[in-house]
Amino acid sequence: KAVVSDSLRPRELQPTRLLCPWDSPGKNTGVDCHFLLQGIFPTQGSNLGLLHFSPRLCTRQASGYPAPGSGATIFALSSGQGRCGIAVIRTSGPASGHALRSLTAPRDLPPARKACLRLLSDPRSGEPLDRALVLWFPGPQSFTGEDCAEFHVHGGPAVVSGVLQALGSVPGLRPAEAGEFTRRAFAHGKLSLTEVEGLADLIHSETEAQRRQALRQLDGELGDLCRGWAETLTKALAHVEAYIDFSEDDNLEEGVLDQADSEVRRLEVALGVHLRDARRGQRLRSGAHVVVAGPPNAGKSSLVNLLSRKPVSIVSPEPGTTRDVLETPVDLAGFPALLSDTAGLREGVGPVEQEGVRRAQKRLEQADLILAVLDASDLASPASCNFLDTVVIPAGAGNPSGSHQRLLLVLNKSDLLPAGRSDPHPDLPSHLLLSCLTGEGLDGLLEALKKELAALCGDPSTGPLLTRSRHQHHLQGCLDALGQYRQAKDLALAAEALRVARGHLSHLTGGGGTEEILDIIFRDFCVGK
Ligand SMILES: Nc1nc2c(ncn2[C@@H]2O[C@H](COP(=O)(O)OP(=O)(O)OP(=O)(O)O)[C@@H](O)[C@H]2O)c(=O)[nH]1
Ligand SMILES: [K+]
Ligand SMILES: [Mg+2]
Repeated sequence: KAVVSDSLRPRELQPTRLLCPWDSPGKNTGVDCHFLLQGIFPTQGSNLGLLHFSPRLCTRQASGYPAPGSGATIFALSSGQGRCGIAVIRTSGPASGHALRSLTAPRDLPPARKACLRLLSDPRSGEPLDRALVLWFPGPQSFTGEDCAEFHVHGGPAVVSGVLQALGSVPGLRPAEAGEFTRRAFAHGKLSLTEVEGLADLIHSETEAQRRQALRQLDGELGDLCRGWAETLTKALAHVEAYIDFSEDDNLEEGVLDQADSEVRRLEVALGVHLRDARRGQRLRSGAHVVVAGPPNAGKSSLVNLLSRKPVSIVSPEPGTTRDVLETPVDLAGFPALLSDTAGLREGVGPVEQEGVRRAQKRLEQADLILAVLDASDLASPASCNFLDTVVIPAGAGNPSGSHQRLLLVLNKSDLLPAGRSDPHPDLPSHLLLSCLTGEGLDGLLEALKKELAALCGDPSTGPLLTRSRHQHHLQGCLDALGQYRQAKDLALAAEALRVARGHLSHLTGGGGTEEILDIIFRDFCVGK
């Protein structure tokens, strides 16, 4: 409950100074409040004033984590290293305007956010450096929230180093640390934590699906989802706290607690759905584990080389060629995957190959997707039959719902089959025909892989995914706390459980202060009206 100084009149709209909620009114301590005061509702027979202020009305709330060394003005080359057409150098901090003026003297600052062509010269010697596009972004409307400048220079290494050295000579400027621009954007509330992660992923994304997911996360979808959940919790908490504080006044609407209960239950269901999905976003970020397995000489290594478009593994007519597990990251039909080639599975071999078989089996257990390869012209061999019985049929090929591991059965060397027969193996579990030699059937295999990987990784265009184990950890923590809420013996414990739950969500959104509770109390119902 915040206390307002006497000088304020009810419903006056103005930025103001608030007394700290945790201090007694008599003490002259206070905080300068940058929020717009929306209204004061005097309670009957008491001089306690209650406020409604909304930080969201002004700007986004700062994250509350100040960036280290935030007083300095930083500069860095923001485009890639090396020779290129255009290189972008930017600065952030209070001396940005001064730096821009120093390098473009005698001209004035360009108009905000408009590209202007300027001659850049070294402020110490006056020596011309380059003719460049410059941009001026006065804070807070900039990427970092601070004053920023951008120099789009010609991308030769000598130009870039000349401009960087010139900037370094301007008083108050220093080279930026890795990630410092983003760190400042986060500190100034320009990006939430999940958006920062999305930005990092976008910069590192290598496949189309990864790029789509990162862009959606940068757009704040995951953060928005969590913020929606956090708001539900804040509301429930506000209801429970209001009940604790004001229930004797008989001024509260009926059913306040029931409403909180049903909101919590709905939230538990939503969290459960997303947690069941949790591995998918992580797979999309770091790649699904696709393991190629089968009996010796089926053509596993040939397939790995075909899919990765490079000679990763040794191919030879000798059975038992591959011994170690060979891993290679690949882009499979737009999805990232870690493709593993393994030793052919068979019994009764020497100790080295036996170790290879052991490693292959271990890797099979960790697979998200098994690419099971058999020689279509050699299905009756003991090794083929054994592989079908021990790996393919238990994994439930053609019946993926029965197993957590997915499996695609590929019959390789179709070129060796007599021509003209439609499906030579109708009694086998559902399968694809392929020839690594001729490439026939590869398109069909890629199509099938795309479907399997979409199921494994989730489709980033249908909804936000949890991309890191950190997200999963906090959602689980939130869900656990909600379980404690339901079992809580009294209201104080119930409120505490909600606070813990909300704390977990705030790790994903970056917000969640006590102001929000006040905000919701008065938006939803007016206590003591
Ligand atoms: N005719 C034909 N031969 C193939 C095909 N794919 C692979 N081969 C041949 O089959 C032999 C075995 O191929 P690999 O790729 O080494 O087989 P593997 O399953 O990795 O064998 P191991 O590592 O020893 O278990 C090689 O001689 C390949 O050239 C195919 O589609 N058609
Ligand atoms: K071989
Ligand atoms: Mg091999």
